[in-house]
Amino acid sequence: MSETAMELIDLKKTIGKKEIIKGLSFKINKGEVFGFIGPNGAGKTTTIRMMVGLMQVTDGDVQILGNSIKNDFKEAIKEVGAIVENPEMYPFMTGEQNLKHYARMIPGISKERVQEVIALVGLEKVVKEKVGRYSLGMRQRLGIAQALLHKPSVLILDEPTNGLDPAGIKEIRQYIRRLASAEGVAVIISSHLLSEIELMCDRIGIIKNGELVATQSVNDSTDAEQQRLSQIKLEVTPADKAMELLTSHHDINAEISNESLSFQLEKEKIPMIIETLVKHDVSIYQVGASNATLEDKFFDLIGENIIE
Ligand SMILES: Nc1ncnc2c1ncn2[C@@H]1O[C@H](COP(=O)(O)OP(=O)(O)OP(=O)(O)O)[C@@H](O)[C@H]1O
Repeated sequence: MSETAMELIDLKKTIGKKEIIKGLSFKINKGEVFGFIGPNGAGKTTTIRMMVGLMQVTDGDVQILGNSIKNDFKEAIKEVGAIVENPEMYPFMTGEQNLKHYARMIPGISKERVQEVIALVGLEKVVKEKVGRYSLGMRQRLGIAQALLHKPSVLILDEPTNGLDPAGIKEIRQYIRRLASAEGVAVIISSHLLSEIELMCDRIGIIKNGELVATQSVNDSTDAEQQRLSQIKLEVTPADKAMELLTSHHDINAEISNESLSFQLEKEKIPMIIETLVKHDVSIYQVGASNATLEDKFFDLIGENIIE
């Protein structure tokens, strides 16, 4: 059974006269990794700043375990752990010393919890080394460990893969999945790079111009259905006649560009299509089929390339 960790209810933000966030509503469950994706300037950081109480909500609400960030700020915010800007760490202290130093500032954190979070992000081997010698990936993991010290229900990471090399991204990916299941926290990760975070998310929400365009489970049944479909490309003459035949005989809505038709279809049905076209004297020059990826679908949804 899923339990809601965080809920955005018609969340809005206006700065000056500009409406930057235009009414976002969605829920994130405990133990879920949720990717918050959108092109630069879409409003991810603004939304996250409201989620973590760094910016006032103009209208609507953010609820964390049912507590409103507007009305029960203290209760709500104690369930949030976040890395929004680069975490402050002392480079001349070891990772462990940094965590202990931070833990002393929060009431009720046990020594055991410090060791627990170190293990959660897999830093046992380097935790006695000075942070100044850490890679960016290790520093990010130490930041995550720090954000988890007080056992929050929601962990929010704003662009955690920024500046990381592929190995660093892989490191973060592995630990995020693990801690969502081990700690049962809801993890929210923002990024403008779908390809980098797709593999670690259960679900993805796409934001554009301050509005939620879609939410999509990464591996749900509709997705499996989608994966059976191939993107078919046909080079034919005359293309308009071919298009009519596809619609009338096979109920396919194709897109036409020059002499080329594209549409989605199960691969097994290609011979049937070709038979119809040949029977009606359409010349076929080329047939191509490729699987539509999650990326393709997102390009369709947001109408532009969000991958750099
Ligand atoms: N303080 C502000 N005053 C006016 N406009 C702002 C302010 N902060 C953000 N904006 C505008 O709000 C929009 C959303 O910005 P935001 O930083 O939330 O986007 P983002 O999705 O996080 O983008 P990025 O991926 O580039 O960080 C942008 O058009 C930005 O110019």
